Amino acid sequence: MIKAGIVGGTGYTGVELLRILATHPDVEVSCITSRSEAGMAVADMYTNLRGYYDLSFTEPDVEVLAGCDLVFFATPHGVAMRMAPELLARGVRIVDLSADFRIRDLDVWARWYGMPHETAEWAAKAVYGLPEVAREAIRQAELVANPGCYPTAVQLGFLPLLENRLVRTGHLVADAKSGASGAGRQGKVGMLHGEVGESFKAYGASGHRHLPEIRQGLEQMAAGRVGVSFVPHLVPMIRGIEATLYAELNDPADFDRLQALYEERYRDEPFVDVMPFGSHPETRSVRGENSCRMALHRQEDSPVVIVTSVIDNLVKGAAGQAVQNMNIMFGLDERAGLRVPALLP
Ligand SMILES: NC(=O)C1=CN([C@@H]2O[C@H](COP(=O)(O)OP(=O)(O)OC[C@H]3O[C@@H](n4cnc5c(N)ncnc54)[C@H](OP(=O)(O)O)[C@@H]3O)[C@@H](O)[C@H]2O)C=CC1
Ligand SMILES: CC(=O)N[C@@H](CCC(=O)OP(=O)(O)O)C(=O)O
Repeated sequence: MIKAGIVGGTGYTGVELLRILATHPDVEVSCITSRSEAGMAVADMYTNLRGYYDLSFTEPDVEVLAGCDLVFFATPHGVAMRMAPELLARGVRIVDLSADFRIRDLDVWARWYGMPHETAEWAAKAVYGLPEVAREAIRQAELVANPGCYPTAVQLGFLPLLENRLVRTGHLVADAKSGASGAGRQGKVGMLHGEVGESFKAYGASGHRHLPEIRQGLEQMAAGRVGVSFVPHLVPMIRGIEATLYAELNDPADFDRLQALYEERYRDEPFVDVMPFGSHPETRSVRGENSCRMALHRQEDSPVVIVTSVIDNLVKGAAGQAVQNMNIMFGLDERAGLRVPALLP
């Protein structure tokens, strides 16, 4: 059995890791941390986990975490970059769900995250863990930077277009919406039901921290400069991200082969589902599931291809993708622990 630790076990992504790992055949969670709830039994705090874990939250302690084979960081930005190096030096592999190791250019990272980066060495060694793009590198990685939630939905939607150089890359558009769990579990007035319910708004329209992450990924796919406008929105639901993506084809005649191209690109991907042309994937179809479900659209004879892409922000956008990365790192069946269909209705 692989011994896993979770730093930040009381947050939404931490408890989602626990939910997924509860039935994973090859993993035992041996350590889970919370500073505020140290001493409390996991099953007392999260009653859905009663009967699955005989484990209590503990203060984060490197000595204890060093006994794990792999540690997940489900912590706010800035925590993993300080704690991970010592664990890595002691041979523990890491999947970081925060953004600490996602951005290659550390000046860009410091600008968007408002603090200097503290470990250039590990930032350079980290592998950006989007399995559909970097599976081989993830296999060997000591440190995986788990992609952000919006960046996962956006990058997977654009990937076949960019890899095949089919679209103009000067001005892609990503119009994305998220449920409130994307903001985490800490109390914030803007996330109260009374503020989010019966309302809908854009935020971060003049620049969200996921913009440089999305641009970095798209530029790698396109092997060149990419311009992208990304605007997130907050919708009155708990889980889910929907991204509607727009790109202009270099040659509109390529429309005829796009559906087949997407189906072929993702045919062997266990967690990407290309729906029939013109379908409208819904967030509820991936609720609790580690999938990105997408569909292609065209309006009359426009040269613009529209891709609609949905994920569960806590699963394919965070904890599920983190477990997928762990499975790849340890040579397990990539689907282990993740073969759970979405909750409907
Ligand atoms: N929510 C989402 O949809 C997604 C979140 N993420 C990222 O995953 C990470 C976790 O997110 P989420 O679960 O929503 O966050 P939460 O705010 O819900 O939880 C954060 C967790 O980290 C712990 N923590 C906070 N500060 C520290 C610290 N200094 N040292 C150790 N532990 C600490 C908290 O427990 P305690 O304070 O008791 O120690 C808590 O358990 C974030 O970086 C987030 O951006 C990524 C993709 C999607
Ligand atoms: C609704 C909401 O607030 N969403 C969060 C994004 C989710 C998240 O935690 O971002 P990472 O994937 O980078 O960790 C936000 O806009 O900051």
